[in-house]
Amino acid sequence: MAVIPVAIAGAPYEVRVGTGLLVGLVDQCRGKLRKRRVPIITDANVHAAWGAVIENALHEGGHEAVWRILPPGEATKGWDQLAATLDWLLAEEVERGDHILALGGGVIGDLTGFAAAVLKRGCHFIQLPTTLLAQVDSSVGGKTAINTSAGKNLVGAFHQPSLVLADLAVLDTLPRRELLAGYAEVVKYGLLGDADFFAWCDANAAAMLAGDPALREYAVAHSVAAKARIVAEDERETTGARALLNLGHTFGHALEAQTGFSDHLLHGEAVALGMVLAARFSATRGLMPMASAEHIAAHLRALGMAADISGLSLNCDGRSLVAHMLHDKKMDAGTLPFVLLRGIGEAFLARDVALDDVAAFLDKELAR
Ligand SMILES: NC(=O)c1ccc[n+]([C@@H]2O[C@H](COP(=O)([O-])OP(=O)(O)OC[C@H]3O[C@@H](n4cnc5c(N)ncnc54)[C@H](O)[C@@H]3O)[C@@H](O)[C@H]2O)c1
Ligand SMILES: O=C(O)C(=O)C[C@@H](O)[C@H](O)[C@H](O)COP(=O)(O)O
Ligand SMILES: [Zn+2]
Repeated sequence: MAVIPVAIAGAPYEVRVGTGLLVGLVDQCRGKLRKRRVPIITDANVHAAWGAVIENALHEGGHEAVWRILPPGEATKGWDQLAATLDWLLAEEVERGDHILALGGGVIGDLTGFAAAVLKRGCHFIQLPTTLLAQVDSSVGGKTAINTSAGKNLVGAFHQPSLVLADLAVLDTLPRRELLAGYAEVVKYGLLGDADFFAWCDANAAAMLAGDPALREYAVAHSVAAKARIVAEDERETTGARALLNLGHTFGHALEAQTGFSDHLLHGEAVALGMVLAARFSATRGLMPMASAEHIAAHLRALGMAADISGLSLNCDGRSLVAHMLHDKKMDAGTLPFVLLRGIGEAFLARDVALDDVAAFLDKELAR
C-alpha cells in the first residue's frame, strides 16, 4: 500500500492506495466511525458492484451500512439531489462529529463532499473513490460542488475529506470508457508539470489501462502525490499554482456545457479534448511546437480516446463555446486566464488571451 500525506494546513489527511482496502474498511477507518449506523452515499452502479463488500466489511466490524443510493451520471450532481441528500442526512440525525462515506466516482464525491460541507455548517466525510478519475483527482484536494444551469461546479465549497481510501480492486468492474476518461486526469499531471511522467505514460499507459496491478498502483499513487503537492501549496486556488490543475478544463467544461452535462461526453473525455485544444492553441501562439501538441493528440488516439472536437457533432460555433467559458471560476475582472503550455510538462497561466482569438481558433478546430 502507498500512503500519500496531503499536508493541508489545519486539515491534513492521508490518501491510501492499495488493493483490498474496502474489505478492511473498519480497520482503515479506525477512530472515525463513532456509531453503529454508518451513512454511505453511492450510486446504483457502484452499489450493485461493491455494496455487498462494504456491507460485509461494516457488519464484521460491528457496524451497519445505511445507504443513500443515487442515480448514476452527471445529472445527479445538481440542486435536486443535493437537497434530497441533505434532508436524508438530517433525517438520519448525522452529527457534526460523524463521518459520511462517499462511495463512488467524482459525481458522488463532489456531491457528498458539498453536502458534508454545509450540513450543520460542516461535518466529516471519507472518500472511497471507485473510478480511476476519482482516485487520481476528485477525491483529493477538497473541491466539492454541484453543477447549475449556468455551468459546471458553480456552487460548492472547499471542504477536505478526513481520509481517502483508493482501493485498486474496484477498477476491475469499471467500464473501459470510464477508465479511459479517468486516464485523461492521469496524463494531465505529466502535461502540466512532469515531462518524465508523460514519457512514463507514453510507455506504460496501454498496459496500465489493460490492468497491470503494479502499473496501476504507480499511476494512481504518482498522480495523487502530484495533486497533494499542489493543493498543499495552494488549497483555495489563490496563488495560481492550483489553477494549473485546470489544464484542459476551460475548453473541457465548455464542451460539457454544450453537450448538456450528458453521457454524450464524460468529464474526462472533455478534459482530454480540452488538453489537446490547449496544446494546439498554445502552438498557434508560438509557445510550443505544433508537433508536441500533435504528439499529445496521437498519444490519446493510440489508447482509443477522441482527440478532435470535429468528431463530436456539437452543432455550434467557436463563439458559443466561448460564451460558456464566461462562467469559468477563473474569470477575473473581465479577463479569463487560460492554462497554456510552453511544452510538455510546462503549463502556465496566461492572462493575456483574447476571447476573439479563442473563438476563431475553435471555429477552425470544429471544421478540422
Ligand atoms: N473535485 C474535484 O477535484 C474533481 C476532479 C475531477 C473531476 N471532478 C468531477 O468528477 C465528476 C466525474 O467523475 P467520474 O468520472 O468518476 O464519474 P462518475 O462519478 O459519474 O462515475 C462514472 C460512472 O462509472 C460508474 N462507476 C463508478 N465506479 C464504478 C466501479 N468501480 N465499477 C463499475 N461502475 C462504476 C458510475 O456509476 C458512473 O456511471 C465530474 O462531475 C467532474 O466535474 C471533480
Ligand atoms: O482540483 C482541482 O483544482 C482541479 O482543477 C481538478 C479538476 O480536474 C476538476 O475537474 C475540478 O473540479 C475543476 O475545478 P473547477 O474549479 O474548474 O470547477
Ligand atoms: Zn477534471
